[in-house]
Amino acid sequence: MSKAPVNITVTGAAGQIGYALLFRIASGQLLGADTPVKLRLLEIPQAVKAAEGTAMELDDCAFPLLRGIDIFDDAAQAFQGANVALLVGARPRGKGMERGDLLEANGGIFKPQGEAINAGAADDIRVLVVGNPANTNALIAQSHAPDVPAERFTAMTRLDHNRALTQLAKKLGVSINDIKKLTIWGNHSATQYPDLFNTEVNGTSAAKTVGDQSWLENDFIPTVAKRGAAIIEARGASSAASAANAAIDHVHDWVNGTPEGDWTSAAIPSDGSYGVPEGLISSFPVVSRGGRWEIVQGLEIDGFSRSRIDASVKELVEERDTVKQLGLV
Ligand SMILES: NC(=O)c1ccc[n+]([C@@H]2O[C@H](COP(=O)([O-])OP(=O)(O)OC[C@H]3O[C@@H](n4cnc5c(N)ncnc54)[C@H](O)[C@@H]3O)[C@@H](O)[C@H]2O)c1
Ligand SMILES: O=C(O)C[C@H](O)C(=O)O
Repeated sequence: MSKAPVNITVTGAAGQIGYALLFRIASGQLLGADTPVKLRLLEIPQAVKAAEGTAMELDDCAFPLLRGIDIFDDAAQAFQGANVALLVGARPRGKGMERGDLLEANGGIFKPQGEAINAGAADDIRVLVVGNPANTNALIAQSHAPDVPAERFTAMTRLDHNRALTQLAKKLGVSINDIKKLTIWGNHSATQYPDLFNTEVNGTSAAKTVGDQSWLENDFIPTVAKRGAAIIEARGASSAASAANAAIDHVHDWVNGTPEGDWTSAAIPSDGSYGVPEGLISSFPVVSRGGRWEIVQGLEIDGFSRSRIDASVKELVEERDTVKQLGLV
């Protein structure tokens, strides 16, 4: 018997990440080659026409798994029946905008979207926030969806994880497949901490194999943490295909599980593990089992890692306090 289609809502569908993401979802790369999908695209009214153009192209691919495309400029309708929600559309930082201004502007997007998810999404809704500042936008949406289990709201640090894998593979001249158990901690921002101390390369410690603390501190960590800015500098626009790829990886693993003997990184609501205040949406080492993210427990955190994790968590606390003051959570 053929499976029922899964409803996938994508916001910011006419944007550059949307353009890289939708074709991969429709081709079966998000949920698997045996799962039909229906796309529900949300855009602002001015961008609906562009979303319609993308929908025409999706039709023209004749994807066997794509069972429908609906386009909305109203969040309540777009999230109706959604099983998976990819919140990509966000207000970019404008000239002279402070962090608080950006958080406030995004509150105007993620508050109503959280309410719409609460009101109309399917019981098994899973939410991935990509739009920046992703962790705190996820917190805003979550706090307006009290009937949805808090753990269903996540933010994307998989792009940072993938970036770190490649930087390490290049340094050691190994393949991505040789690297296991890498972690991104904290915020999807320049304070994030890409941690190699528990990472294994062909079964031995990555940090020991590298054997160069200066490279770790002065090259690897800043290269990964500032990669988004470097892409903007080089491309004149922020990362799009790699961000879409990471969103596919995140949801695919959440639904289908992570491989045995490895973990990945995702920003999920803290349960207080590793001293991260409960409720903050912070990146952790995670595995997915039975369709749920679980934080990998019992990792040794040395003094260097502790101070880096604390710095990123401090920034998340400040962002949370700002949106609290603005009445957004
Ligand atoms: N977490 C990550 O790793 C990561 C990586 C790359 C980019 N990003 C972020 O993803 C976001 C999208 O990036 P992009 O390059 O696609 O931007 P973009 O400007 O090309 O597209 C954004 C789209 O969102 C739409 N939009 C704005 N407000 C909306 C709303 N209320 N509802 C629905 N749609 C709305 C816009 O009309 C636009 O089409 C940005 O915030 C960017 O900073 C995050
Ligand atoms: O859009 C940005 O600011 C950068 C983006 O979050 C990225 O990591 O590529």
